[in-house]
Amino acid sequence: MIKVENIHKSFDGEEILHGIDATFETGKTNLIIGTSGSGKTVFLKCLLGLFRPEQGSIHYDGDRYMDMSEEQQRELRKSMGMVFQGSALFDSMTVAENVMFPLKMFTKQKITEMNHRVKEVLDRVNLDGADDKYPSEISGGMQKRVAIARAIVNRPKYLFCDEPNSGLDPRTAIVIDNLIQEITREYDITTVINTHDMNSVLEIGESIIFLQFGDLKWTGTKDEIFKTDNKTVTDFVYSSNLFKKVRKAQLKGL
Ligand SMILES: Nc1ncnc2c1ncn2[C@@H]1O[C@H](COP(=O)(O)OP(=O)(O)OP(=O)(O)O)[C@@H](O)[C@H]1O
Repeated sequence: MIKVENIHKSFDGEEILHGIDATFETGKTNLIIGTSGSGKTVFLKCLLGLFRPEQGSIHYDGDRYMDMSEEQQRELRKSMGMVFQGSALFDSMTVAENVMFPLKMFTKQKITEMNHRVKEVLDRVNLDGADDKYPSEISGGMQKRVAIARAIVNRPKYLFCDEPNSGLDPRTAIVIDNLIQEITREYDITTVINTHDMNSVLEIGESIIFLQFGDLKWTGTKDEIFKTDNKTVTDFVYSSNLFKKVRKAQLKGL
């Protein structure tokens, strides 16, 4: 579980996050949604330890980041996996080499051990047989699977995904969402996903926080989001035709 208390983050004297409190539970897909420029990426980078908030604290399974030694912070970083927007694969490396990269960086495993683990995670994301291909030779959906395999290869306790669906067709996007959710449950990971995708909210929004202009405006689940009378949230979600259609069907009792 990740618990965030009163996080403030500024750049050049301009405050971007104005005191965010949130809890991200283990074994669940925790979504961060909100308007463009509301601070979602800045917040995700604070959770990753890439940005240091000026105020507030972040607890990772009870351990407060600010109280950790440098060694403990390094260990914590090793226990984090990241799926970047656009996958961010190394073009000059094969699929297997991309997935092996964190093992080479962070472990002292023998090559046979690493090969075994790479095969295991590629099988898990249904990519067996693609080991020797280069990113340019596979589809966008397959690239996302490689990115997920790379993010979980070191058995992370925390998985962060920045817009994991961007650039994918709706059907592939749902498959990727479901894969992230399955992996989260199977390996009991604390997963935090930054998303614009209303399909993802409906599909895997087990826990959602809504940010606007650096403030936390709402927290709830995919079912509760339909019942809320918080106007800021309803204005945002019902700008999506998908939400309008689902709500209409719900009201008709379909
Ligand atoms: N490194 C930085 N230095 C200065 N300002 C920054 C930095 N990173 C982000 N910002 C500012 O913080 C604000 C929030 O940006 P952020 O990228 O977190 O928004 P977002 O909610 O992720 O938006 P989007 O959904 O469009 O990706 C923006 O005004 C942005 O210009």
